[in-house]
Amino acid sequence: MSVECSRFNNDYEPVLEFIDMILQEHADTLYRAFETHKSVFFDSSQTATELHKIMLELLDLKGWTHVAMPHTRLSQSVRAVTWCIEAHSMLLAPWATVQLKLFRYGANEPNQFAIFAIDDIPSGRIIYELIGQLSLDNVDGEAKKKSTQLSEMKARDGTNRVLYGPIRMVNHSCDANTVYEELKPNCRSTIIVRTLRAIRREEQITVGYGSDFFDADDDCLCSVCRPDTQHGVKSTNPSGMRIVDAEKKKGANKTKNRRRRWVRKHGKDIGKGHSLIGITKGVCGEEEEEGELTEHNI
Ligand SMILES: C[S@@+](CC[C@H](N)C(=O)[O-])C[C@H]1O[C@@H](n2cnc3c(N)ncnc32)[C@H](O)[C@@H]1O
Repeated sequence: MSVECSRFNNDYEPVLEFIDMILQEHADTLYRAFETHKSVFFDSSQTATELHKIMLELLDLKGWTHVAMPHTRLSQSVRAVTWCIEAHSMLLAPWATVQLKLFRYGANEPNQFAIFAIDDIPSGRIIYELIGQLSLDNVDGEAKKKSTQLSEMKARDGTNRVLYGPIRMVNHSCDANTVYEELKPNCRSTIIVRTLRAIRREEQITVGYGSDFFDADDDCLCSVCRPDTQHGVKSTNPSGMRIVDAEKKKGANKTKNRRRRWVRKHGKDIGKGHSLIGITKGVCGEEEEEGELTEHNI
């Protein structure tokens, strides 16, 4: 299997609560940091080490390393917090249409992360907030030693690359509602997802990892393979709305209100994702073999 995921099997909830609290207190600061650094996210010429350094700088910028430390008494890994904040820093822009949530497929399944729509999203739309970036170098060197929150993807040349960004939080479905896409044609470094059909608010965002990702030891729990498990609201069944539980829903409302307040204050046209595509630059552009993007062959 070519994707190695950071899994924090225990204690997700306090981590998320903590992050939510931080986000509420520091939404403006974080958004300003995002604005300052966003060109970096869209520059596809970074190495894994450089990307990691930038992520750490983002954290330092807000002094979050210190804020996160006392939290370790709740047995939370600072690394887990770090990774969540990294992901949230992309997802929290006021125009974000998706959000990271705590999720579990069923009572006997472990907690994990998933991405849910917080607004209706039309078909054919790029979800910029779910940006992902592959490093130029492969993952077996220094960068891997330095960071344990790396996800890996196989590049076309067969080497493992580091994948950063919220795209790494999107779960698989055999009936996926989005597809991986290169932000810039023929450039495999910056990857986003595009909606394959209209997505309803509170529906889980899913993507196809490729047919050989799951095997006998690692079952696919998507709505096609396991209709008995939960997956978020179904696009075809409005009354079947289901996130994780009532508490999570309350949290979602809080975030929505925060977003509304922000938009009221700063104006709803600020930070529209579409302008970001112009920032993409880097060493891409060589013609690459055509083919479907999956977790295996990006
Ligand atoms: C790229 S990560 C997605 C984010 C992940 N949910 C997390 O919390 O880190 C891929 C991992 O998520 C889980 N996953 C994603 N889609 C799944 C599915 N359809 N069925 C079961 N597990 C899934 C698997 O553990 C897989 O190795």
